[in-house]
Amino acid sequence: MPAPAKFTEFVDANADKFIQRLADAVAIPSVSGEPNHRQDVVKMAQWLDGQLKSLGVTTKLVDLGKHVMDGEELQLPPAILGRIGDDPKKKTILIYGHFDVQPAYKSDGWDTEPFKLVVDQKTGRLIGRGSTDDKGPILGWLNVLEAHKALGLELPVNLRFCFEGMEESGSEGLDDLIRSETQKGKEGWFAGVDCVCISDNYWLNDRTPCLTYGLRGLTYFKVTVSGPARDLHSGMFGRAVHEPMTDLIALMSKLVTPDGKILVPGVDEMVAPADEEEKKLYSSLDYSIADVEDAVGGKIAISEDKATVLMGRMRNPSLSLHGIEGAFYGAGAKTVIPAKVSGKFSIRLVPPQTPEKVNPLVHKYLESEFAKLNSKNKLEVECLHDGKPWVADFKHWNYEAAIKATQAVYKKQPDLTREGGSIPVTLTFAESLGVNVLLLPMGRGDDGAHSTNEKLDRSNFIEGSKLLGTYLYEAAAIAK
Ligand SMILES: C[C@H](N)C(=O)N[C@@H](Cc1c[nH]cn1)C(=O)O
Ligand SMILES: [Zn+2]
Ligand SMILES: [Zn+2]
Repeated sequence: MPAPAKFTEFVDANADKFIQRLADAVAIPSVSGEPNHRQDVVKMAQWLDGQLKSLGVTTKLVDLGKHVMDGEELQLPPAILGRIGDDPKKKTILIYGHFDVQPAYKSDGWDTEPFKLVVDQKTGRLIGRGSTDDKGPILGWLNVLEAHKALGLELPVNLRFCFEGMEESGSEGLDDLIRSETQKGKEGWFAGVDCVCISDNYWLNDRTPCLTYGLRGLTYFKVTVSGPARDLHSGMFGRAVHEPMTDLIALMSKLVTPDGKILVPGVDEMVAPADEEEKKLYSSLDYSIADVEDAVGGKIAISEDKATVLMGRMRNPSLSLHGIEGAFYGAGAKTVIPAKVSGKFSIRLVPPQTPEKVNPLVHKYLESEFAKLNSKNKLEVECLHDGKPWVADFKHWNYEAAIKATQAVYKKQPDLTREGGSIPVTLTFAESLGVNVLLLPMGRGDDGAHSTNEKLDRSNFIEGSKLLGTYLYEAAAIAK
């Protein structure tokens, strides 16, 4: 059942209004990973709640309790649960999204203010933090609701919503909420859900839409080396004491090779290598080495072989070094020996890896490598957050509906991909609700999620809103 023409016409006619709503959302700096922005995440929850209510959605804000971040106890932002439609003859689809964003500073290298949406008239880019990850896609669902309300059109399915404000910081509290709602059975918020749809990832390139049936898991570590009671003068104490930064760099250099091999014993080995048949799956995707190099802005692909690059991103684990807290990083040439430094790194996990299996290997390895340094400094290893990988059955009607919707809107066959990023709650939905989960991305591979100058193309926002609406019609029309 295709979406009615008046729905898609409404989306086109209201594009500028929808972009203004995206600008309003981007203007709230809802950074979950920075304690000083916690109130902004709450403000964003309230703003989104107001929008949903005005579009006819019944909502409840759920208190997720408290957590500790950087040694500070903080109130978690509320999750938003929403519902519209209760027709037993219709399917019920649960929509998930997150309204928090990654940190962003103009000084990181942004060309414009990160929390002011800039509409580049020449390129059609909507530039601002959260435009593609994940405020644009969340607003895509609001656009669908608004079109139906304004046109007096009945939604083809019942909808349930679950929006959170902590996805970029480990989705704290959300698993417990989903489990407790599921345990309530028929009284629970997710009762009767037939499938889940998440729009929170990206096409492989800038031209071919995709549907995504897998996500990598993640385990994030903080390794702290400390020794002196205070920062030291390197002229007075260099070569006289064990230096925390020297120890930390030695440890960090033993985690991964420049070509991506993970050096923590047992981690890479957990994953069986791909056979020729599996490699062909990757070779057949619409992707080239130029796509990855264009997306990152440098000729730095890890291999000239497309399948190797794609498998590195989708079906193999990876270890990335993210930063060092406590190190001198300013301009000038300060001759300091930092007293305490913390290295941050994470490992993206794929089946059959889980944090439970991988984390003990990381702890054991770092401790044994630190012992080899014969340093008198102190080592502390913490896992800050983790989540399991997820893979779905893409032969399900949920995917069939999304394929039909993509063909209708983009006149193209979508690629079937696995995503290199992580959305920890996906597996919880799949397991707790026992239903199929689909990832239906809105943005392109070069959007720069988590990076400087994050953008969503205007056409992806507008056609993507049509795609989300059309998917609901196609899902309604398919027999379960
Ligand atoms: C794919 C999704 N849009 C995303 O960006 N997820 C984050 C989740 C995360 C976990 N720790 C910090 N962020 C990601 O994959 O990095
Ligand atoms: Zn993200
Ligand atoms: Zn996201």
